[in-house]
Amino acid sequence: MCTATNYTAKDHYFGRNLDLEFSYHEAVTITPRNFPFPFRKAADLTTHYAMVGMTTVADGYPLYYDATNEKGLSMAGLNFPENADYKAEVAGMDNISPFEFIPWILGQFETVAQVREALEKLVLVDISFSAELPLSPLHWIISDREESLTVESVKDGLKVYDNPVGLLTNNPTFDIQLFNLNNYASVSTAQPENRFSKKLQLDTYSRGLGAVGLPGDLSSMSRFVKAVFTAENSLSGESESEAVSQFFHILGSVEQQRGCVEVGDRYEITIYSSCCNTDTGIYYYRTYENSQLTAVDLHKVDLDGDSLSTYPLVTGQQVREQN
Ligand SMILES: C[C@H](CCC(=O)NCCS(=O)(=O)O)[C@H]1CC[C@H]2[C@@H]3CC[C@@H]4C[C@H](O)CC[C@]4(C)[C@H]3C[C@H](O)[C@]12C
Repeated sequence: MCTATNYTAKDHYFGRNLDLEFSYHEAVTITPRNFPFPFRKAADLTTHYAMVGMTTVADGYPLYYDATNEKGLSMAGLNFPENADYKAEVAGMDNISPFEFIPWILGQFETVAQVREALEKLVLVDISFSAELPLSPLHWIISDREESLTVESVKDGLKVYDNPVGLLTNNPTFDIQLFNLNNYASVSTAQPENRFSKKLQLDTYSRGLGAVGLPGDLSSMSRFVKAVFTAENSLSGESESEAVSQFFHILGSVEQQRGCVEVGDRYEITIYSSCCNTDTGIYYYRTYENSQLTAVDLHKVDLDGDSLSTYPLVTGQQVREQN
């Protein structure tokens, strides 16, 4: 399970939690403009926008989980088991496999409006990267500063939803996730008035009573509601420090603590949380054990180069000793 979100202060930010019971040796990777991207069924991109994001690099190929390009367009893949359905190749269409989807979009486009148009010709084809890295069932959020889309390839075909909350978790399908928000219309940041009973005298004995009913469990639908509530009501100053901190607090509202979600004989945890300033290209992350922010700056490498810059995650706790 995972959660991806957007936040705007002065700059715009995009990031996600990756929740899983194991790790694929994640690394932050910068792909510069002249790294040749091969595509199995589409023309190679020999020159394209540069991007930074979280990857597993396999056979020299950056398999992106989430990324932002130099124009500020961002995209993340999240688990979508049972629902994701990839198709056979269709002549005359853009046939892109799930592992190619992020580079194909971020390599070529600047805005969600351009992506919406390009998706009209897209088929997500059922081609795996390799025997060791088979197809994974994913759906995607694609965002710029102004708007977001959700893309789901299901039995019925490719669904492209406008995403008015700029947030994505996992199952069920996005239309149902949005519909479910109807159930929470009365949840509020303000203290409630007693509409429960005219006969009872009810006391606002605690702060935060307006949000009673907001789900607190870690299921995908509950995280969607909780994270949308937190993101929609989020306030921060405009500075980088204030905005980035606020961003990690939004993700923190739905993070997974080891021991609370069983997966066989293991437990799902938030392996990393990321926050990319999409205006400056600085990609911040923290990991389950490393609460300090680590940053990788897209613009600190030669973006006209042709080879990847890969930064394995700093995963151990970084303690600042004060005396
Ligand atoms: C599993 C993760 C979602 C986290 C999640 O939701 N976990 C709940 C598990 S549970 O369902 O609740 O039990 C997703 C998110 C992004 C994915 C990678 C995307 C690139 C690449 C695509 C290739 O095709 C296959 C290998 C590949 C490295 C992918 C592996 C894996 O699929 C990643 C990490």
